[in-house]
This record gives sequence, C-alpha cells and structure tokens, in this order.
Amino acid sequence: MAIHQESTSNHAKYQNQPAKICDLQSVDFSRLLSQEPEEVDKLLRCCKEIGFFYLDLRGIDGRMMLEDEQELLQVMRGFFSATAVEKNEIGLPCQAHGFEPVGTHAGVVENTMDGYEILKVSRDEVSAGSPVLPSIIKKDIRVFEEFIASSNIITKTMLACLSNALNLKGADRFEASHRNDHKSNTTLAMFRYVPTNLSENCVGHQKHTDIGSLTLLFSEQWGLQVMSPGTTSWEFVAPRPGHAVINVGDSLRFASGHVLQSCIHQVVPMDVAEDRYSIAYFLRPESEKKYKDSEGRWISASQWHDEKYEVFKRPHVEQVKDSILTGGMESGTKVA
Ligand SMILES: O=C(O)CCC(=O)C(=O)O
Ligand SMILES: [Fe+2]
Repeated sequence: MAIHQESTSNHAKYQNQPAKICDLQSVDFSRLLSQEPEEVDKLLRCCKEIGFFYLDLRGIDGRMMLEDEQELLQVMRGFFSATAVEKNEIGLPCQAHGFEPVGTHAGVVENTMDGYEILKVSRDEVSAGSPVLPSIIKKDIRVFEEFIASSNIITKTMLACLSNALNLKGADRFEASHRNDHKSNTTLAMFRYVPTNLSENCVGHQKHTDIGSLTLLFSEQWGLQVMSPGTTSWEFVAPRPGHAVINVGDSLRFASGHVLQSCIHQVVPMDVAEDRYSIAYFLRPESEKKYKDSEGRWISASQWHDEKYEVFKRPHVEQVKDSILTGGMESGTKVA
C-alpha cells in the first residue's frame, strides 16, 4: 500500500493531474487450468466488460512463469545496456524479430515520437529452433524459449476457457485458429522506456488497442494506463507482484463477433529518473484466419497486423483518419 501511494503522488508531480487507479479484477490461473466454472465466468466477464484484468500466477502452475519473467528481465538489462551498434546489428527487418531504437513510432503526446526501444523474438522461429537475433543475445535463446513456452500455455488455457464459456464448438473454438504448427505473428516483445518527461520529444507509448488475440504483460513499474470502454478518461494499472496483466486484442474481439473488448491503453512516463522495463507476449491468430474488422471489412490476421503497424508509424493527424489504431473502440460503443 505504501508503494502504491508513493508512486501515485510521484505521478501527480510529473503530470499535474490526479492519478486515478483502475479497479481491475483478478483471475486465478490455477482455477482456469481446471476449468472451474466460477473462474471461467469471471474471465468471460472481464473480457466482455473491459478486456483488461490481472492474472494471478502465484499458484504452483504459474510460479514458473514468474521465474521465467525474472530471468528474462536480467537478459533484457544486459541487452539494453549494450552499445547502439551491437543492439542494432540486424535492425528490425520485419515485425517478427529484431531491434528498434527509441523514436520509431508516434509517441503518447501529440507531435512526439515514442520513448522506448524494443527487442522482438518470433515464436515461430524459436519453435523451429532458428530465431533471428542480434549476436550478443544469441546465448540467451533458452531463456526466450522458456518464456515463450510458458506464455503459450497460459494464453491458450485462457482461449480454451473463453471458448467453453461462449459454448464454441469445433473449428469455431478460439484455439482452432491458434495452432502451433501454423504460421502466426505471435511475438515476444521486450521494452525499455528511457527516462523522459512529458515535455520531451520521445515519450511513452501512444494510445492503441493490441493487434492480436491476448497479450500477457509484465511490468514491475508504473506507467500503463487504460481507458475503459464507454469512458474518455485514463486510469493507471497498478503493478501487482505475482500477477500478469492480460488484455484482449482486436483479433479476438473480431473473432468473438465484437463481444469481447480490446481496451484502449497507453504508457506515460512516471519516474523521470529510471528506465521502465516491460515484457509483452503477443498471442496472435494463424496468419490466414479471417474476420470482420472495425471498418466492416473481411481481413486476414496478417493483413490486420501489417496495416496496424503502418498506422503506428504515422503522425497523429494521419492516425485519426480511420479506426485502425484503436480497433473501433474509440466510438465509445460498448457491446455487453
Ligand atoms: O509497455 C507496456 O506496459 C505496454 C506496451 C503495450 O501496450 C504494447 O506494446 O502493446
Ligand atoms: Fe498494447
């Protein structure tokens, strides 16, 4: 509680506004694993009402993921402290793998660029035993592999629970379009936000909804904010030890007939004195999977992925011209 209050006032100091904290529900992973009806119902409610929730990983089934997270954080600290040349050895030849420096996408404030650098590892490539990575990080492939394997089990357990809760059968079940041996854009993304404040040129992570199906997110530090469906104000997601933050992405929202919510979120700088590390496992559907998007078009998962990354790079004035950045969530229409 003490940490919570201190961080809140820290934020108010930098932002000059009262910091509101989002009252997110917590879902227990161990109970989902055994398909306990009450927990599965709670999961469905979270995904329908806001699309953001905590996942409690402190039980025996989730603790290994928490260990994987700590090991990955060590690897990230080593990587991000390397020279720009070492980190940028392969650049980001495609969205699946590589490194991108600060300032590649639009930032959280109008007319700024983003304030993070990012390392990406493709699940398909790790699964095939041939990830494309900068040389300095190749020794850490085992750490990526373990993190990805744990994340895969956890996110697919949630997909199975959601399919059950929505009474989906056969090919309509969400897992049926997330088969491991079918190509997808599923990616592990590691972020380092540089210490900045809101008046600098490269700051935070712009508002958006996630592209894919489910995002498993870890950060021990403040900065993540959500805008609940049907509202227009930002609330902080408090870091919670022993928990991941899960959010529904556009692809799962579309696959559910827009019943599940892919909530708008962003990252603002909280502490101008320290780096912020976060880890996101983006579970995405098979590339060929088709659904109706926020503009009413039939589109494949890979096409939505590619178009959305193009929009992330555009200046803010261009981004507002269609609904791609926020997946159609900004209209405020909440499907209950
Ligand atoms: O860094 C974070 O906490 C969130 C990152 C995020 O929302 C994203 O990359 O989609
Ligand atoms: Fe996101």
